Amino acid sequence: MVDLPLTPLLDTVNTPADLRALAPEQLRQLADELRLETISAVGSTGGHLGSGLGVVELTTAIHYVFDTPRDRLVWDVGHQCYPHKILTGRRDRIRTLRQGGGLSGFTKRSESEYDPFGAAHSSTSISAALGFAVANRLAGTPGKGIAVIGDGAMSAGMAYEAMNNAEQAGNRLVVILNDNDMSIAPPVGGLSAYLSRIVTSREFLGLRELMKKFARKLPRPFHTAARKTDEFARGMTMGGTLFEELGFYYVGPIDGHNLDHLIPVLENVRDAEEGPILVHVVTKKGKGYAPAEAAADKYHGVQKFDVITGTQAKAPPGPPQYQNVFGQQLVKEAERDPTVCAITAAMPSGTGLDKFATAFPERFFDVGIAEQHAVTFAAGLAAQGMRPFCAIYSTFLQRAYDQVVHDVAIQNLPVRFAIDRAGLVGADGATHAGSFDVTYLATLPNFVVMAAADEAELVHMTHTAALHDSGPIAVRYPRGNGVGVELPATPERLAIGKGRIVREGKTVAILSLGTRLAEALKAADQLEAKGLSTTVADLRFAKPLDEAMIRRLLATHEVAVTIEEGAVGGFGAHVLTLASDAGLIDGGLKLRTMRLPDLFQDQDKPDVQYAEAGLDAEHIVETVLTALRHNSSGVAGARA
Ligand SMILES: Cc1ncc(C[n+]2csc(CCOP(=O)(O)OP(=O)(O)O)c2C)c(N)n1
Ligand SMILES: CC(=O)[C@@H](O)[C@H](O)COP(=O)(O)O
Ligand SMILES: [Mg+2]
Repeated sequence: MVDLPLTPLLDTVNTPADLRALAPEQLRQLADELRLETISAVGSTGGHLGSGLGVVELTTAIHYVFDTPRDRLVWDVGHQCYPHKILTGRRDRIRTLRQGGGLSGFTKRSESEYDPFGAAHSSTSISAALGFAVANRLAGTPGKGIAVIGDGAMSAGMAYEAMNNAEQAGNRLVVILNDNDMSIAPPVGGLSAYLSRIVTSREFLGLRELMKKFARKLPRPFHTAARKTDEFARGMTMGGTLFEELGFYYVGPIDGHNLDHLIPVLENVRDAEEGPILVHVVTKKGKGYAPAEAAADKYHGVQKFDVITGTQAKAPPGPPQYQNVFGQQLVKEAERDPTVCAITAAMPSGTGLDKFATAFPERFFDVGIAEQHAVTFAAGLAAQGMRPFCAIYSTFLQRAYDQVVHDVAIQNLPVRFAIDRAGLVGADGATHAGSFDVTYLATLPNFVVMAAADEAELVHMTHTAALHDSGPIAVRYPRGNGVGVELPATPERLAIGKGRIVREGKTVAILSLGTRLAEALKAADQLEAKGLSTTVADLRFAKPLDEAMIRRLLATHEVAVTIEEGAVGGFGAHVLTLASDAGLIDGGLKLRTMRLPDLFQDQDKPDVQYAEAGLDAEHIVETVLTALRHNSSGVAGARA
């Protein structure tokens, strides 16, 4: 462990009240120490670094000027909240970040009164801050709603819905736009260009100020002309017009690392009669840490690293990541078929589409953090004869559910959904778990829903999806690395709705969907050792089900268990419905479904999470044995 410089001031600050006891001229040192502590902590835990380094001064200034927690501070996405957590009584736990039983990597209400609103999905902060502001107004109690939202998060429609509604808050709402000209990847779209114009036109703004000062010296009759000139100049500089048209007072752009600018501006904002106010702050993602500043991704998400060199811990060589298996296969599909195109919502590398972007830039679309738009954009592409792959993490696809139903499923448009991070995701915790996509997709008419059991299956399913033109189709797969099977040289077009028997037995049937297959095979070994002959089937499709296979397995085995990396209402529910409709459980079959528990699981290692969820080999064996002991009177029998 490297000894970092002492932090004499930070050691005296446990809460913002301690911070506010400091003199303004001490804040520079405090911020420097806070930056060092953030680097040191994330070096030992891994996590999100670049965005937090970019808001060290802003975090310091906000807690110094505003009366938190009475003023409700809402971070957007929340991945930049580590300095905030250090200043709000959690420095002692900051090295438990994103670990089982430790601090969440995002803001979380149950963690602290300084986290009035949980985050992790982007672009929610203005709506939430507005809620706090209006509630205070209605109650006649003091306290502002303060939203800190990044330029990336500002590319989502929800931010505009909130700003469109903000006038009612008056000066109780403050929006701080943290503009570091980065999302996870470089930002995209018209908004990013607009913000850049504002920031680069700062010189023009300087000229504008000069003109205003000069105009004030003119005799009154000239003031109208001067105002008109200023309006013209403002139009030229676009100095926040967009936000002003939405009813905000626009302040900025200001240097988000200069406390001498931040403190007085935020004090004026705090004391302003007018509102709502949007403060446009310009920062640098990764600020103050050379390896982060130099990195293309500004160390957005990092493994543990050596704080001296910035060298990240390398994962041991192993099977390829699912995201890359998908990305590489999609490139092959696009080489074969010029109508194949790809859409991401601001996550080109996480979805593996960065490879596609390089190979086919004209058929690659990064739409920004705009999942709803991504889905309906894909529907439009499909309606016009393209074969779009919409690659969105399971949890983020939740944001576009109505578009999936209304624009894709009802119209039966052949949009392909590549659903990464399906199932439990580990360190990102409950907000990022991909628990619900089978439940929310397999219930939709027209949809085909596949789950890859390993990386070879993902190749086949990507190919199958590329060729599937008769309606919407989705393939889900987990975060991380494959299981180590060989990738097929030639992808197979799977028969829709057909599963595969992986291991033949007689007494117990395990019907697996997705990557629980590995645990199902381990459980089969343990059951065979107990004299229980076990069939293991990979159903491949949650919709349509392989009815013939399911009917056969349920009719010929004593115990049948379904298992999936999803919540109730998914694959197991559909098998239960089939069994019930077909009278397959009338004859004494013992049928059990194994799925995620009815709760939001906090962060931990994925294997620990799945054991907690009861979805590992040990729990499969236990479920089978308990079912066998269970006799028709509902009392657990003596059978071992
Ligand atoms: C709805 C949603 N989609 C995608 C993401 C993934 N994501 C996390 S942070 C981020 C970029 C945010 O950019 P910005 O708001 O500018 O913050 P910065 O990292 O630059 O500080 C994205 C796309 C998310 N958290 N929520
Ligand atoms: C903050 C955020 O939402 C993303 O950075 C997310 O944490 C990425 O997840 P992966 O690490 O699984 O790509
Ligand atoms: Mg940004």
